[in-house]
Amino acid sequence: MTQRSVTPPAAGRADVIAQAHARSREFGLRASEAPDFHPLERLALRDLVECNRSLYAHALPVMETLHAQIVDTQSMVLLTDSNGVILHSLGDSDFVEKAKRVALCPGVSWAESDRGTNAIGTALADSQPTVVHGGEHFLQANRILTCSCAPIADPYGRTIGALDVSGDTRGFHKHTLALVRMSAQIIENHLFANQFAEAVRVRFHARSEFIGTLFEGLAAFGADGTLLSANRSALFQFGRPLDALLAQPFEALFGTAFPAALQQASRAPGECLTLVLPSGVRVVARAEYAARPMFSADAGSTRTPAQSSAALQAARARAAAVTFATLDTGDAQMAAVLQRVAKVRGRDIPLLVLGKTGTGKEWLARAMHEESPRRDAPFVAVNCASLPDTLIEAELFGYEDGAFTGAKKRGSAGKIVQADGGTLFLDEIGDMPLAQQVRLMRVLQERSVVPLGGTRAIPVDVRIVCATHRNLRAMIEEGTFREDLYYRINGLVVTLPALAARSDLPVLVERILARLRSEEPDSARMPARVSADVLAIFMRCRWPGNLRQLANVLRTAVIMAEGADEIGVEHLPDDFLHDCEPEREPERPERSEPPHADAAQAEDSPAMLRPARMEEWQATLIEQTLARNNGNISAAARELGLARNTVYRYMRMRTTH
Ligand SMILES: Nc1ncnc2c1ncn2[C@@H]1O[C@H](COP(=O)(O)OP(=O)(O)OP(=O)(O)O)[C@@H](O)[C@H]1O
Repeated sequence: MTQRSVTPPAAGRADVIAQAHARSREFGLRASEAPDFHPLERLALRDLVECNRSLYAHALPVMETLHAQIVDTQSMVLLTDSNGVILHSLGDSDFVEKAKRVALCPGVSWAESDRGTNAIGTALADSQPTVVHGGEHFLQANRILTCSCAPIADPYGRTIGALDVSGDTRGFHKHTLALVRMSAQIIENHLFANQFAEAVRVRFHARSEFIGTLFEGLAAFGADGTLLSANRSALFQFGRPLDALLAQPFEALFGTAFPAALQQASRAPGECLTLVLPSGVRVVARAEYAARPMFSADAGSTRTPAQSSAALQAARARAAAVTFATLDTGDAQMAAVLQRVAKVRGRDIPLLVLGKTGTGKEWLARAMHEESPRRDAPFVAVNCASLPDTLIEAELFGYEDGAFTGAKKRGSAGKIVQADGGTLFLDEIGDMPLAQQVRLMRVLQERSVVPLGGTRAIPVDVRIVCATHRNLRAMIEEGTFREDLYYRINGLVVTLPALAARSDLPVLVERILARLRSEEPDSARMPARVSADVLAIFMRCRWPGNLRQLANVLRTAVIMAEGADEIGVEHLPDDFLHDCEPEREPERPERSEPPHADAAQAEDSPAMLRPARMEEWQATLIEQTLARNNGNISAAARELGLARNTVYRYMRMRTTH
């Protein structure tokens, strides 16, 4: 960046700002109003971050890079959720102090309804990148700012957040908005690649030099060759909105049969194909496959040439299978859940798994499938929350030829039919729209599916496992969940414990590390354990993201610690460490007792602890013993003559006080 100007270009912006001001007045705001300094409480903010975990995780590295480009310009980078609440900020410390004076900090809403015209609120209201400079802000207090913001869309084009650079008006730079837009595009492309990691992804552009850049079009196809989604550039190149393109066959979009394009791509991996868009424009394209096909029912059609060694693939497959034994890691509540689920193992009793996000609901469903006579048939998972309403119906029930505009060729079987003979896992069933609930109810009653646009019923035999973190009973009261469906799906209801309420954290850490190492080609260089300090931090963490968060923290840490004997505190992500600060420790549910609590534990229960110094001394002794035993809880407990749970409890007492 070399050029600076005093104010942003006005062309085309006057209307945007005028309309935003009109909306601000309609919200009843007054320009002289003082900024509201009521951010979300820390725990509520943490939960909000957890709700937006995918956006947050993909945005963080991009924010760092963006910040590096604007460092020392009296500005900061902000990430918000779709409502304009700031999730994360990075900035020059002196400007951060100034920003706090106008409440530009995490946990604060910058929606137009709260703050009037401002780049975040206005970009989200208009769904387009926006600059709001100095006096254009509705609230006088904010007129010290110049802000450039771009909304961020999920892989289905829905706005899920915004990226913003805000700074002192005097530091306005005309290229900032372009930087912000490009950064938002990078985040969107990461989200897209992640969402469709198992699909066939086609990168394309009319000019070959744009392949692999931010400007490339990205389109994802299912195993049946129909379009799952496309990024902004792809839609621009197709010249049509996503709604009009969804479920269109590959051939209608690129003028070549899907299998032929795949074959050509697999014969010469990495080489570009030439395809023709419906407009007649020729594009160069590169097709990418996942090692594992997206739909097990169509495995043959998308299987790729082996990319890694057979041994590594076998190890991966071994590591990937989830069974009851995988899940039984010594927690009494979990053991009780597994015992109940095992009782209905061979029977087609619907299972409803309740539990907070990331507690392992899908893994339980997979284990249930693996342990059932249906194990050789497909396990098909559908996340009802991650699909737009319009797509859920087609995804689940399938559609006949021509059910969608332009879908002339083949229809699609739908996930229910794909799961025939096996297990259908409906995750986040509480998010299923009412209309689809009625259809699902009919399928369960009649054991057959009528695809969209069809008349013929296809018989299906599926075991249903549903999961939700919502309170379905409350939803029934509100009229947002059908009572008859509730009684259909809740044959056996089990609730998975939150990670903070489990007593087997150290064993889980060992198992997750073993699994992660088995997925690495150079596993010998990956540490197989965590240090005692790390375990102590883990014991005091509240884990709002539960097992998923633990697995993610370890996944990053194991890479950071490559070549080291163990994972140390320095290998843990900063954000995670920040979240585990002791002063942020909330009241937490007690960890459960082990099945056979012994006398030593009863004596050592927190309620009966002796005075603080004694407690301090015991905790230190335990920590030293742990360090001597390289963090091995069992060995430390043996050496001290204590039950393992007593060691965990002392560690927790130590780290929370
Ligand atoms: N028993 C387990 N041992 C180790 N890791 C686990 C276990 N269960 C789950 N995980 C980890 O947590 C992640 C999330 O698990 P899963 O998808 O089953 O949770 P979920 O409750 O279905 O989540 P959501 O509510 O968000 O759909 C898994 O991908 C895995 O990495």
